[in-house]
Amino acid sequence: MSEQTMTAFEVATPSTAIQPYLRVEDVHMRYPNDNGGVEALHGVQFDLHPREFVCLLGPSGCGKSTLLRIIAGLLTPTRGEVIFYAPTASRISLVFQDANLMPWRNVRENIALPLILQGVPRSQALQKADAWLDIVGLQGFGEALPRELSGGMAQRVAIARSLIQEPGLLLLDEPFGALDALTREKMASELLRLWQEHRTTVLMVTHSISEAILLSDRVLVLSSRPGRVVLDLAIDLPRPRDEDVRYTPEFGALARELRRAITD
Ligand SMILES: Nc1ncnc2c1ncn2[C@@H]1O[C@H](COP(=O)(O)OP(=O)(O)OP(=O)(O)O)[C@@H](O)[C@H]1O
Repeated sequence: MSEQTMTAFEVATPSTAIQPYLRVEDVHMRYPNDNGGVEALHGVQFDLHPREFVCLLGPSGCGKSTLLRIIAGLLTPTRGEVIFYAPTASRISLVFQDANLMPWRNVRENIALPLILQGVPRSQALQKADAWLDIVGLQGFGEALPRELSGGMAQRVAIARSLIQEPGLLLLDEPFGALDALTREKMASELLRLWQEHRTTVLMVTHSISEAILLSDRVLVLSSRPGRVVLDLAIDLPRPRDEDVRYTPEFGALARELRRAITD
């Protein structure tokens, strides 16, 4: 039986050579309203492979956040489904543009919180949080309260809080959107370093073409609303990458192709 003739539920072992981490299968989303509803997504379909870093680009309002929320299980699509193949798929972590830290807890307590909520003994969770403070370059800030942090530092805490759970899938919704351009570039490089060391599967929404190319194995471009995938572009620049890759002709060619797909 070919894959096309199976129902989505039956596709437990896809025939592709590499088993995907997850498959977004013909996902449609319509938000109800008094005027017949808003169609946010229309037939979105793609695979995400284990340890892949994929960025989602697209015009404002094309349904990128909606798609992330559907994959996270926070929203149910009107049609279609998200199929997980990997055993670790239950551990999904979602990071938003706003760090959403608990204001009355210090940095190490914020980072340790997901483990404490999972029942890990407090001292053990805080010890692990200390290790993550080092990894994200916040040594010496463990006792600081969120209000004492810059936007970039707060976002590093949010990323550490996500990664401490060792998620199988990290979903990032414009995590650097609220930061100034230089901090944003620095954070993108740090995220790249973290991913190169820890290699979790990542799907990240961004509005920045260059950020998407720097970080990704593949970039998916959604059309304007209702969003559907209009380009699935492999970023075959060698890894490890650093900021200098932005100045290569290959980078420029990829940026042009993505820009064309977004503006078309
Ligand atoms: N809860 C909701 N109820 C009704 N409509 C919604 C809801 N959430 C989103 N929408 C609509 O669905 C469409 C897609 O929204 P979404 O936030 O997913 O887009 P986006 O691509 O993430 O946007 P942006 O890039 O501006 O953040 C938009 O037209 C939005 O107004």
